[in-house]
Amino acid sequence: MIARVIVDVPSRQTDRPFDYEVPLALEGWVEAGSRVGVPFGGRVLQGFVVGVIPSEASEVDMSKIKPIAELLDPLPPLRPDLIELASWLSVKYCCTMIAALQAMLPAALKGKAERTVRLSESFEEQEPEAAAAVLLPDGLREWLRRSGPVKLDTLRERFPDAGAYVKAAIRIGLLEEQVAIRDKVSIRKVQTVIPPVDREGAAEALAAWPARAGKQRDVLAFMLDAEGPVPLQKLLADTGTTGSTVKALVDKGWLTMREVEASRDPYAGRTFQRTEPLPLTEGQQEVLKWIVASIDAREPKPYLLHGVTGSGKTEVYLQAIQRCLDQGLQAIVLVPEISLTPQMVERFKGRFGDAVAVLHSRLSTGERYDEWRKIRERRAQVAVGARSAIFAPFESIGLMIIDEEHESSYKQEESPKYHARDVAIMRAKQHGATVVLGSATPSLESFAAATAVRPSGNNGAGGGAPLLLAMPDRVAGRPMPPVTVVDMREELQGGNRSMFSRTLYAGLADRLERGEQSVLLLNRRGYSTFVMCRSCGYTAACPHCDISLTYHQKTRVLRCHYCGHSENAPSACPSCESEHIRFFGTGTQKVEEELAKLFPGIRVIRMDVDTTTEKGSHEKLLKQFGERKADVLLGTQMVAKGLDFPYVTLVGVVAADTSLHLPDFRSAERTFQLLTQVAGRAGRHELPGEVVVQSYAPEHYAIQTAQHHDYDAFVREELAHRRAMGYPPYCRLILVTMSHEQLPLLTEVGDRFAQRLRDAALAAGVYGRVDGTSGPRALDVLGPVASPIARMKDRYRFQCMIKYRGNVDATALLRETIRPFMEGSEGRGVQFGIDVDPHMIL
Ligand SMILES: Nc1ncnc2c1ncn2[C@@H]1O[C@H](COP(=O)(O)OP(=O)(O)OP(=O)(O)O)[C@@H](O)[C@H]1O
Ligand SMILES: [Zn+2]
Ligand SMILES: [Zn+2]
Repeated sequence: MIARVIVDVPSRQTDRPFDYEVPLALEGWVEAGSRVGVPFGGRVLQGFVVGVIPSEASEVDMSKIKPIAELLDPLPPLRPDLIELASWLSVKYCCTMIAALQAMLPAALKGKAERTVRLSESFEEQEPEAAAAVLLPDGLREWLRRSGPVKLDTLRERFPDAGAYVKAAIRIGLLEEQVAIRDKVSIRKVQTVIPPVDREGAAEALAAWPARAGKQRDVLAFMLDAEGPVPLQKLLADTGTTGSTVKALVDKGWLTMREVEASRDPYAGRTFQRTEPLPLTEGQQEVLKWIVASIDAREPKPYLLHGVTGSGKTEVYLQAIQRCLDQGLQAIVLVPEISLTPQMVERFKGRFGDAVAVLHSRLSTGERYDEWRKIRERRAQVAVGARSAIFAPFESIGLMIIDEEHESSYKQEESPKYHARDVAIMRAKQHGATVVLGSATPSLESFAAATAVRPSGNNGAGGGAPLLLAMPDRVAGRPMPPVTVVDMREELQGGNRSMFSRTLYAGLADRLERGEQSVLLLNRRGYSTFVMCRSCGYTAACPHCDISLTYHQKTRVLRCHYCGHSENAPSACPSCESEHIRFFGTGTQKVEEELAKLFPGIRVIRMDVDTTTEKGSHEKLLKQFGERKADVLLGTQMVAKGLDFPYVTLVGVVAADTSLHLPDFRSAERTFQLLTQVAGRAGRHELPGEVVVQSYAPEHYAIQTAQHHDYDAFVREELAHRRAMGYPPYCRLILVTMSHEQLPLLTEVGDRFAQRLRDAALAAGVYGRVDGTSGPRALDVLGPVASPIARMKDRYRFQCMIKYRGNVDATALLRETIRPFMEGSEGRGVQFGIDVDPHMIL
């Protein structure tokens, strides 16, 4: 038997399967999807088996074929459908197969960790043979019982024929796979307090407790009621005491403390209030009807659900998922990383309990792997997660939901530069699944596709335009909040130099008085924390990259975001020696200071990159706000998404248009989306809400249409612009970046590459200008020009933009043309990067 293996070498030259012999001892174990160690160029490298063929079928001379050296996991981590999906990814996004495969797997499966196998508890309870429906090898049970956890290799050597049984048994939980992951977070220890051993004695002592040690009495009473060990943190929080009180009781011998290993399940110990399906509004019913019919039909079908903020999209998702589970199918829900808060998780865990696996990047490697295994071992039927959860290894997916589908975080910015929406549509075809793209502000690409404005031809994964479903009203007839736009130029003329307009000031004062809450958004796109000299205009820039350094107030350090270069902040201007060098700290900090000045005693929670770096801090801040421990939630983009707090009645946008004038064709779209999303946080429950937007360009259509909650008007205007300029969705883009230390060489290679590409397009009969009015089929190559960040890490950067429309196979054309540059000698050391459907134009 021959295994075809993709070897873990991140190079184009080796981007193809290599043939290896499957040794006899591994025959029952290795299959398509297995991860193996293979000899390659004198070393043993990791690789993935993408296919198994009979020895005769190999085109390689048998004498040259080497055997697989080792098997790395008992169960193949990849499923056949995922291998197929990886091929599709590598073609569509011009990436290597190994990059595509690795994008689908949790980090724990990338390194080499020792795997052991042992009996699980349920092994003894069930009839292990009947349950696995595979013959239980003689003696295996006794041997495992005796030896405890055994290494995979030892198991294989002792029971070479047990492959089929072991795999089936792990899948259904009779056997357990364990992995030693070097993962700091996974061995977190917590202090717990053990209740008094002599309960009666403690109770007596309590009755006679001296009155002045009241706190100690409270703690002891609490511990007497406890059924088992209580985490110290919880004890302190619940009794409102400090560690020294508990310590005093420990010293007196009533309590003991012990360090225990904290569970890796980040949601363990948290009880989620079970929720029942809500009776749906008419709008929700109508939408659900379509989705359910589609799930039942098991035809791959995408829907675009355009539901205004607060229209109850989540309840529709929940009931659609229920349908899926009733049919024995699984569901994937994607949520933008940043809104994957406990509030969001709670909604899914509350309805489906342990059937939910949660995947996001704030989990440690070990935690993520545990959640992933829940899916693979069929212990979870619903995966809720950020972008990469779209690769959840389910067997039969019935439904994939992408909430806030317009979010740019669904596009991965490193290779493979995939978009989760396109992956979902492709997976839907494999599984006969329904896709629901939900948003209050759908991306122009999705909206245009759904309304058949599709002059760009093949969309996304190739055809299958989504059907448009709409929920134009909020639940329970609640009104959309009125939006006031304040012209900040007039404020300045009127003598108001503060960053708050009189309207916003009055609104905040009003909320403080009534004990209601406000959300303040500072649009930070295009805003940065930099250093500038007020005398000579000097700005601190990175010596290796053409970009300003970012100022970090906490450490008083200037840092480059691209290469990591850092230096101490200067006290005088390095250029003119003036003292008037100013540090423009994060905008949010300034707003916070101003709030404290204007409203003494105001309680502000600030949420930005500085306050949310620590794991779990984002959640903690939101929880505090939800418990009304603050009057104002102040933050960047983070506060705009998915929050649902009943006492928020005012939303203020401090500076609406910082993102409006960026040299990016999506800047109006992003501004409109941000304003609409943040406005949607107000008045979602009984209390009516209000929104104040401060702007220096109040006449701009993105702001005007956001003011009137008028998505359709925005889209009409924006599409007209895109058509006139020849931008997506009227065409499609591929960005090719090139970099090298030497500018002349880069220029030469860049020009040659662009010319080759033009020639190829010409030969294919598609070369031509692409704008809103050009013909149905054309491809144009713009550039090369210097990238907006013209130098990074001491390398000069150029870029070419490929624009095309109609059914032009642009990626094929590009792949062919770029091959001698990336793999052969033509590139002369220039690094090439390809971004299909780029989101970051800057
Ligand atoms: N059928 C219903 N009956 C009563 N309340 C409902 C119903 N459906 C949803 N709700 C409530 O309405 C509120 C808004 O719903 P939800 O958060 O799902 O809106 P959304 O459409 O996701 O909005 P956004 O895009 O702003 O996140 C929630 O508090 C939810 O519990
Ligand atoms: Zn730098
Ligand atoms: Zn100066």
